[in-house]
Amino acid sequence: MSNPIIVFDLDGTLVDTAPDLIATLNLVLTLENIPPVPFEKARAMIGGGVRPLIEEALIEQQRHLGEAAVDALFEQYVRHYQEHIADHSRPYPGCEDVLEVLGAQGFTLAVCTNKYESLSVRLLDALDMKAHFAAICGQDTFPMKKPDPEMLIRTIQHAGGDISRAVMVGDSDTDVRTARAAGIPIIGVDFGYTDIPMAKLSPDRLVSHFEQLPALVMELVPATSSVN
Ligand SMILES: O=C(O)COP(=O)(O)O
Ligand SMILES: [Mg+2]
Repeated sequence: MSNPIIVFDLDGTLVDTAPDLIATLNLVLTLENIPPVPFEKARAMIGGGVRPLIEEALIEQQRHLGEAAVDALFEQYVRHYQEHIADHSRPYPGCEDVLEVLGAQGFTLAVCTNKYESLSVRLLDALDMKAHFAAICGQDTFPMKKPDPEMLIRTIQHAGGDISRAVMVGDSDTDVRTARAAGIPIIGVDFGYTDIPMAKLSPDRLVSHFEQLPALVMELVPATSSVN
């Protein structure tokens, strides 16, 4: 039987990436003479990947750009962001220690994010976190992205896990919907990026700090199966 698996969202769950994501957003907007989006507003727009972030920012600033202009912003965004991906982004407190503990307890760990796969790998590599994960899957890894449950199911398969012994950890409505649709329990973190408070999204368990995670994971997906 395969090891139980924990699938993590990335932005707002494992790593506090908002400072670099928003600095890049506001840099590319400013280059187009569009006013920057206030930090707190932009923070709640994170979760769908780069393009939705740019599109939401343009709506917020009431700018209607054609597709080619949005494409150009997108390209500028990715070019700058990949060079500044870990300037200020850091794992949440306790995250690295807990990943170590969970790995030692026999859990397979994976990442299922709406960030692009190459940016996700680059970020986790820059923060020296890549080795924890059996799979790092982004919005372009498969033909579908979250909240399509198939993305989560394929991430689990890719990591060699089993969906009947899996739990997801995420920060947003998208993560809760994805896990529910896949029939997988969801642990919500309350420190990430969401305009709806995580407690209101009724996850199976709610955590405010990584150190609470191992005990709650064990309630949902025990490390060793009692079934022979
Ligand atoms: O980068 C984003 O906007 C989304 O990333 P997440 O799925 O890891 O939250
Ligand atoms: Mg997230």
